[in-house]
Amino acid sequence: MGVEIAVTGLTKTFGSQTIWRDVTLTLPAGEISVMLGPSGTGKSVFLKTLVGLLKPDRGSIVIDGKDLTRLREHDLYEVRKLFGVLFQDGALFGSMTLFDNVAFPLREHTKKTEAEIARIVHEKMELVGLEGAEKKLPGEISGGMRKRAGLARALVLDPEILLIDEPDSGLDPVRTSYINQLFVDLNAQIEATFLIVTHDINTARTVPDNIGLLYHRHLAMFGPREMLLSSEEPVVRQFLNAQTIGPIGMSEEKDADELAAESGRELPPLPPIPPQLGTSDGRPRRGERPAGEWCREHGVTPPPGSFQTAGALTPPRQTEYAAELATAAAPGPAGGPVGAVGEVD
Ligand SMILES: Nc1ncnc2c1ncn2[C@@H]1O[C@H](COP(=O)(O)OP(=O)(O)OP(=O)(O)O)[C@@H](O)[C@H]1O
Repeated sequence: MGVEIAVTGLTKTFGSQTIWRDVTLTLPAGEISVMLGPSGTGKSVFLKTLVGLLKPDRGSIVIDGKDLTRLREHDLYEVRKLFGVLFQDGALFGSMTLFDNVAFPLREHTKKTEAEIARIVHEKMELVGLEGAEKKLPGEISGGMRKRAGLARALVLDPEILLIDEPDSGLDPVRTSYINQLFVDLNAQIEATFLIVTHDINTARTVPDNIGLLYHRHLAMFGPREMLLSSEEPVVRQFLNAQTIGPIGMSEEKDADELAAESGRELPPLPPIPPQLGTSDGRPRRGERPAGEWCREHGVTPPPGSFQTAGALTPPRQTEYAAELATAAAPGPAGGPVGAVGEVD
């Protein structure tokens, strides 16, 4: 499961506005990639272009040997079935129950019986931790639950590719941790290719196998997590470490005066690379690589303290933790009284 997406020379404009040009990257099959970038750099436009909702001006998007940008509407419709998309707000129909929302793609795109649909809906609702909430309306549940319902809907057609737009928007840090854990566990289970657009630096630093950064109308960098987290490239370094010193300004690029004022100021050292978030039951994911492997293979010395942050869940600790969770009354990656969808009883 999971297919590679090879993007080459992709350019998108709206009238005279160039959103990004010459974007080239490969999303490896079955791996989790994250796309970052300051607001307005075209991350959502990139997702919509990948799924064929927007047409690029130039370039190709090759999946399974087919270039999406050259397909006729009927063939594009077929390729789109490979995708599941989770939009920012879950994009649920407000007047439908969660059950009907999740069942919607099955009723629209398949000839399955209502009994089969019910089985699949229950299975996916359980997968995202929403069993029992089928009869609720979107307006009656929290933002985190709406995202989970949107995720269940994105999963009903068993996608090979999951595109996720800002899953953490509007969520508190605990719910963000839960949804991140859910993505990692889900990736291990369904092995689809994930692309997550996020502004959350902690998510970007700990969840993905690969990170991309869109900036100033181009792709500044795309590659394995360790490559970007150890990078000294000014834009990458500034963004991934949420610093004010660097080329990125308040609105977009800093002007020459602002940069001159900064020259000579010493950059803070790169923080340690945190361990990657593992699955909650310790099972390895297809895209997972041993900590430090990329740095070792490329002769890069990671910042001191990397991969061993105190209190972090390194894989053996995670297995231990999963066992604790199985017996504890209050499950969740953060432990404590806050559950995935509300307070734990
Ligand atoms: N259909 C459209 N027609 C014209 N311009 C558009 C369209 N969709 C997006 N844009 C423009 O493209 C630019 C990038 O928008 P996009 O929403 O992709 O940015 P983003 O990086 O996802 O931002 P944010 O992080 O704030 O969500 C914006 O200037 C936006 O106004």
